[in-house]
Amino acid sequence: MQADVELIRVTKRYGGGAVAVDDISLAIPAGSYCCLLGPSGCGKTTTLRMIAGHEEVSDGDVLIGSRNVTNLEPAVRGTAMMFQSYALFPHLSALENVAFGLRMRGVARAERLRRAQEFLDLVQLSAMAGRLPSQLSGGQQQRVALARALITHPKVLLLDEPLSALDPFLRTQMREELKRLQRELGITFIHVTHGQDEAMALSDIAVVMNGGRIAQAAHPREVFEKPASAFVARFIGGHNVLRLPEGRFAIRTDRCRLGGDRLAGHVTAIEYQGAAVRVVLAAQDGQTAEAMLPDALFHAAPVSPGAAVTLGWDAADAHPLPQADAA
Ligand SMILES: Nc1ncnc2c1ncn2[C@@H]1O[C@H](COP(=O)(O)OP(=O)(O)OP(=O)(O)O)[C@@H](O)[C@H]1O
Repeated sequence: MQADVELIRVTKRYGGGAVAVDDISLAIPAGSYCCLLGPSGCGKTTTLRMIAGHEEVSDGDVLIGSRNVTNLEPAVRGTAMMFQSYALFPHLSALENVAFGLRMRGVARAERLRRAQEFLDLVQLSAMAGRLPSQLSGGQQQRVALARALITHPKVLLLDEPLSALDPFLRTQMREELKRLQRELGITFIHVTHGQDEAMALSDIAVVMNGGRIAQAAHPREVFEKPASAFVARFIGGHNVLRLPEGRFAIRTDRCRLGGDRLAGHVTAIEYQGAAVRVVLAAQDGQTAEAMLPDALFHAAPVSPGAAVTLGWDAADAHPLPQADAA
């Protein structure tokens, strides 16, 4: 598939020589949902801002729709950006806030408002058109911000931690909404997040960053099933990273069971999680591991902290890792 957004050996050095993004290359296919994730300071926001044109590229090229936009102004790149703080105008109604993007482009008032109404419909907020931002909930304000970003018909929508200010329930709801919109509109979304769950749920391509570099870029299922490094396995969660006589491996915690002969130790913690029970184990060789057991299985033969146990898994579930992480 044709790449919609392409980064070619992009580097960002801030004043003082600090390298925030270090020679990254990435091709995001047209019409896909891409999540950039990684620990704080790994360069996600800087990458997004370079795509938007809000940050200058130190080295390398940014292509959008096969056009080199590296030195173009943000307004002519065909992107729109939605920020974490929705940045709505407090004195304008929801409808006028959405219409604002068109006012900047010289569209006449009646036409602006008609089209703004269409985009409020799209984000299911028609009933709130006349309200001021202060009269809307966080989730509703966010829908207004989303409609305002989409009304300019961007080819690429850039979202900087759009869900982080919402409570967990609203976050899941908005996550579904974002995915629905992306599918319906068929445009490329690039979404910066701290949340592994969010990236798993949303992305066609999950880009895991670490220290200004890309540690892995792939479909989230591939990232989960075949983490490229110990860093990725640990960051994405749900894996034990273990040194065994045969090398270093990532083993999914839900594929581990009590019993077996692969690792011996004692239980240090038990955590009830509803459908599953998390059993944490300190191995005799000093490593820590855990097993995520289905609740029925655990309760059929429960163990307590302090109990001597062994951990087992099928050989096919041990995913080999490089001995040392490149990123
Ligand atoms: N204007 C700036 N001047 C100097 N250094 C900066 C500037 N902006 C960011 N940095 C540094 O660049 C690195 C990457 O920052 P960036 O904001 O891209 O990370 P991030 O992954 O988005 O982090 P977070 O998840 O905390 O938002 C960090 O080390 C940061 O301190």
